[in-house]
Amino acid sequence: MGLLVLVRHGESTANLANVFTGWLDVALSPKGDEEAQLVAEKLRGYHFDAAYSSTLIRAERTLDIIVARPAWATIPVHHIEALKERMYGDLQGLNKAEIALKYGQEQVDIWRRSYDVAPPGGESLQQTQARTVKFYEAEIVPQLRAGKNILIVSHGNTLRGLRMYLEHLTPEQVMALEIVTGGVHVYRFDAEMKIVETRNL
Ligand SMILES: O=C(O)[C@@H](CO)OP(=O)(O)O
Repeated sequence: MGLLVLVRHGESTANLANVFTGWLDVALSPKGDEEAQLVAEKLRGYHFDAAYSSTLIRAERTLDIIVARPAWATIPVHHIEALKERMYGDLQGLNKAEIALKYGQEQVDIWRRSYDVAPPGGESLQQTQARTVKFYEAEIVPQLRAGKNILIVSHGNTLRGLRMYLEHLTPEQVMALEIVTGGVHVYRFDAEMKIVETRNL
């Protein structure tokens, strides 16, 4: 039945600089370009019926690199606002280590990894998850039910929220869920949308 492949974009220039990114529209770093190429290699042999990314450059570029492979040249590609990274509010553009020195590591960990505490002026993971899951249920689930294979390139926190939803993780479990840049996670569903296989590539 339907296959869902979730990919985090390759390393961005802000990831490299250890800066809170959120909706800042930064490019991939050279390593991020390489990670996207590696994702394309890992997915060799997979068939996709549609591909999605957020509207942020780092996700669009990662998807562009993947679908540049001749095997995927004709896949319909969609760029979706709801797949944008968590809005990081006042923290966007600030250095994560400097903010930890100023507010303490414990507070920064809560802003970065808790489920329901929003960073100042930004979205909590719960809010990010709500918009991501709404899109997923409306646009992706019907295709998976129809047996289609779907590729989604998105971001660390949108994917943490989506994976929490798909895997029924608790808020405590999602605190510990880290997704690396260029990380690839595959789900296979049965006709009732039960997960029958998951794997990291
Ligand atoms: O800065 C961000 O937008 C995200 C992803 O890079 O960071 P964090 O891991 O702190 O949620």
